[in-house]
Amino acid sequence: MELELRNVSKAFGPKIVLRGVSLTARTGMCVGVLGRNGAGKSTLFNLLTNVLLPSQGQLLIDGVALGETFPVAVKRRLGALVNQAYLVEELTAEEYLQFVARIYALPDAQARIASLLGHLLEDYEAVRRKRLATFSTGMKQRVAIASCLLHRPELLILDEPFNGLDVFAADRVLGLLRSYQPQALAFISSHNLAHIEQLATHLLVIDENEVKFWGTMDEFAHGNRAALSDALLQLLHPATSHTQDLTWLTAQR
Ligand SMILES: Nc1ncnc2c1ncn2[C@@H]1O[C@H](COP(=O)(O)OP(=O)(O)OP(=O)(O)O)[C@@H](O)[C@H]1O
Repeated sequence: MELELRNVSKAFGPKIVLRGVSLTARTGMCVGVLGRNGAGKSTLFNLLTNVLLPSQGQLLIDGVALGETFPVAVKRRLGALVNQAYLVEELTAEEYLQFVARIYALPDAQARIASLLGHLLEDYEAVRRKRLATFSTGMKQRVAIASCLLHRPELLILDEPFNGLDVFAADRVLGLLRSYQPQALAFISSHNLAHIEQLATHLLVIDENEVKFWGTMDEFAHGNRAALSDALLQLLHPATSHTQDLTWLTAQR
């Protein structure tokens, strides 16, 4: 799979929130998407998943331009977690994944579901008959991640997949994504640089609604992944903020 973004921009009314994004990425690449709050990352993920339409520019898969609505054949190749994870909370985790499996007409769904949920939920046996409405935030996030991987997508779009995950779950998801990496082209955002450092082969840094860096992780961090945060701070100047008087908060009682 090869995905190309050709001069993609997005505006809401007069406000341009993403300007002139161009890149080509292919299977085996894991693109870490970084940038400060409000930079335009989620907007990009929404464009990649057809939740939003570009105001300008084109998305192409394997050289073919995607129209206003992605063809079903393309959607079948896509696994995505964007915005708030959407789960049918009246169902159990297993029932929900069976529902997802039916959408994709998966042949060996039950085996896939049991192994994925068993891997991502340590206490799967204890919770398998419980409705998702009774799950904690992190448990729901694990089920949402499982639902993205169930059909072995070739294009994996994960906006803040580590949100709400405890350290053990994050480790399991990291391991899973690392082993899946050769099978897919992935775009993953996280404000936790340690996760990006462990996963990304490439980085896309967005700031002030523009691409500030697009290239390999080694180019960005000069071969030293541990220096990712320093390199990012150098690239993105801190936002100017007026000094506020907060002594009302910090003064001794
Ligand atoms: N529906 C909308 N209408 C108008 N402006 C919007 C809309 N959605 C997003 N924006 C604006 O677009 C800009 C980029 O938002 P976006 O959610 O893509 O940022 P982000 O990089 O994902 O931020 P964060 O790290 O906080 O999640 C922001 O200025 C935001 O206010």
